[in-house]
Amino acid sequence: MPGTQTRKQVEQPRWGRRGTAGASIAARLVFDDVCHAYGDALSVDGVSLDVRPGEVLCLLGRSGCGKTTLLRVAAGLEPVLSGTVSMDGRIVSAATLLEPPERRGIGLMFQDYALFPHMTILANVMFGLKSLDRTEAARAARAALARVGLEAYASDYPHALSGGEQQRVALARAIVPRPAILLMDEPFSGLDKRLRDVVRDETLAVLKETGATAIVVTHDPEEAMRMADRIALMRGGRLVQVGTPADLYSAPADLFVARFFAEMNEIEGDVAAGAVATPLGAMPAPGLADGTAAVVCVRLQGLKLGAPGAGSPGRVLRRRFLGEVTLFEVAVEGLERPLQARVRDDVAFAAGDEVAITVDARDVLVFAKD
Ligand SMILES: Nc1ncnc2c1ncn2[C@@H]1O[C@H](COP(=O)(O)OP(=O)(O)OP(=O)(O)O)[C@@H](O)[C@H]1O
Repeated sequence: MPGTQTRKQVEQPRWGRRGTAGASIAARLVFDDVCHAYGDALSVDGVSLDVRPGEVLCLLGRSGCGKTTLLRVAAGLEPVLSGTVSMDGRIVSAATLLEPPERRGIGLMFQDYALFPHMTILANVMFGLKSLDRTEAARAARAALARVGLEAYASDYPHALSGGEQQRVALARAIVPRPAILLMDEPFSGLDKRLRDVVRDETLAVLKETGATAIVVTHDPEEAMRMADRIALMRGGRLVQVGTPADLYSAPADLFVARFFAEMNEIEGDVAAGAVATPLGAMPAPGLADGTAAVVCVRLQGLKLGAPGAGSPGRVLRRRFLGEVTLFEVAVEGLERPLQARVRDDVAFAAGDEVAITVDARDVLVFAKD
């Protein structure tokens, strides 16, 4: 019954017209050998990173690796222990310097929206515009609300809006002062998957329209790949690799990075004559000296199954239909664990069938063992 639906159940209002978000003048943000500690424990350990004007950089990593802390350092919410942070060449953080957040020209957006519950949506968006007169501030705030499609809710209070809508208000509030740099901490993690995809895509469009430099913290590699011009992957307070999504996926710096971006079959062996001998054939190990203990990684989609004969022999243990692909588990003599293969084509093999396995060389990566 439409009349009894709450605001949360009805369809989300459409986003505003693309190209109507106000433009910012983007800044360059440079971290130079930044360290930060909570008490004695280093949480950011020697991070150097040059975020270019107008780029969307995703800070990616597991829980506790220091992403939020690095973002808070950029915002001026945490001091550095050593090293510097600079914006367009101006040092804003150093061991003896901490320029406050409100003087940095940044916009902030957090996972929990952080809207003021006792203020209307319009007042929330106007909050960061204290330097403008009220008429100007209201006009700018309404324009930002229109861009996120929520102008009609200007007089409502945050509790009347769904999570996705509140996040849109938070975006409007973050962009309305036209910040040179936008810092976003897990901005979509409170949203369910379907909604998250839409809000993420629209947010990225808004970011690109404003032209602001953006750092987006996420623990989700797929989200980082969808949004980022470049990804900075962190582990234990350090940067592990910085590059485009294609760089990190195709040429991961080490086993940790490779595992982060794709599920892998891993086969251990020693390098001999420039290759690792495996039951699937010899895998070239460029850059690794003979005698190195190595791990051959084969992405799950890199294994093809065919009729016995042309390829390495195996026996299907299990098949699971996953929709777009079917996941096979295949036992191969000489391997302790069965191989996993994600197969797109509708292959007719069933548990117990003998198959031949071939490997797509583009899905093979060889690393020194950790
Ligand atoms: N206020 C604090 N006091 C003490 N230690 C803290 C504090 N905040 C974070 N830490 C610790 O610092 C390290 C880095 O935390 P941080 O929140 O930056 O990581 P993160 O990668 O953002 O993790 P998450 O995704 O879980 O937020 C962790 O070991 C964490 O336990």
